[in-house]
Amino acid sequence: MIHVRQLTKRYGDNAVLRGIDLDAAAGEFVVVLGESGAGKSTLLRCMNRLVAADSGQLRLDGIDVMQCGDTRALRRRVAMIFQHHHVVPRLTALKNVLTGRLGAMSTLASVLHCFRDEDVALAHECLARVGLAHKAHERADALSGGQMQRVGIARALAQQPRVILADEPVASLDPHTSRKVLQYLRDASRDLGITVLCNLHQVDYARAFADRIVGLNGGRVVFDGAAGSLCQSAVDRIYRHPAGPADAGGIAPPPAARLVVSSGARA
Ligand SMILES: Nc1ncnc2c1ncn2[C@@H]1O[C@H](COP(=O)(O)OP(=O)(O)OP(=O)(O)O)[C@@H](O)[C@H]1O
Repeated sequence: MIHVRQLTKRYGDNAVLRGIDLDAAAGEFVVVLGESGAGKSTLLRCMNRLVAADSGQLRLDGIDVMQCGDTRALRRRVAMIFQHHHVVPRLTALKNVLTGRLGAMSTLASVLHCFRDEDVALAHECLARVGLAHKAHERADALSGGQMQRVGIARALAQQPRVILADEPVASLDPHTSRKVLQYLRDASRDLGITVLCNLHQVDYARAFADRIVGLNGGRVVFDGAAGSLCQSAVDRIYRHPAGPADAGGIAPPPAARLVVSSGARA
C-alpha cells in the first residue's frame, strides 16, 4: 500500500529526511516514533504532497506520489488526522463528518453542501464506529477534546481513504482518552483495511497499539520491526541525540532521559 525508498527532503542546510525506506501493507497500523525534529511530520507531509520531497521513490495505493500531477486523486485516497482536530465548532458532529465527503463530490454539490442520502448514512456509520452515534446532532463545540478528536477520525473515515496519516493525534489528550482514541483508530484500520501511519511520542502507546513500529533518528530509519520486538536498546537508538549533520553514532541520552523513555512516557 505504501512503498518508500531512499526518500530525502532538506530545508536549506537542514537535511530532514536522509534516505527513508518504509513499507506498509493494507490494514497495517504503523507507528512512527522519534524525538522532536526527527522528521516524523515531514515524512507524513511528503506522503500526501503537503510538502514536496527532493528525491527517492514514494508510491501510495499505486500512485507515484513524486510524479503525481493530480493531487486531488491522491488526497481522495489519503486522509489526515492532526493533533488539533480542526473540527468546525459551530457545526454539528454529523456535519463535520460530512465534510469528509466533499472531495468525492462534484464542485457544485460540494459548494452547496448537497449531500446524498448515502453520504449521510455513511457519516452516521462513521460516527457510530468511534462511539459517537448519540452525539450526531450536537454542535462540535459542546463536545470534549477527546470526542472532537473522534469526530476528526470519523471525518477521516467518511473520506473512505486507503491510507490515514495521523500526526500526533493524541498529543493534547489525557492518557485514558488517548488510549480510547487510538483504540478506535486501530479498530477502524483493521475492520476497513485502511493503512495507518501514526506519529506518536509515547513509546508505551506504540507498543500497545501498533502492528509495526518505525523509529526515526535524525531523518534516518533506525528501527523497523514488529511492535513486540521493540527492546530498550532500540528505544535508545531512536532517542539518542544526533551528534551533528554527519554523525554516524550520536550521543546517548542522559540517564534521566533513558528512564523517561523506558517508562513509556513522552521522550
Ligand atoms: N517548513 C519548514 N521549513 C523549514 N524547516 C522545517 C519546516 N518544516 C520542518 N522543518 C524542520 O525539519 C525538521 C524536522 O521537523 P518535523 O516537524 O518533521 O519533526 P518531527 O519529528 O515531526 O518533530 P515533532 O515531534 O516536534 O513534531 C526540524 O528541524 C524542523 O525545524
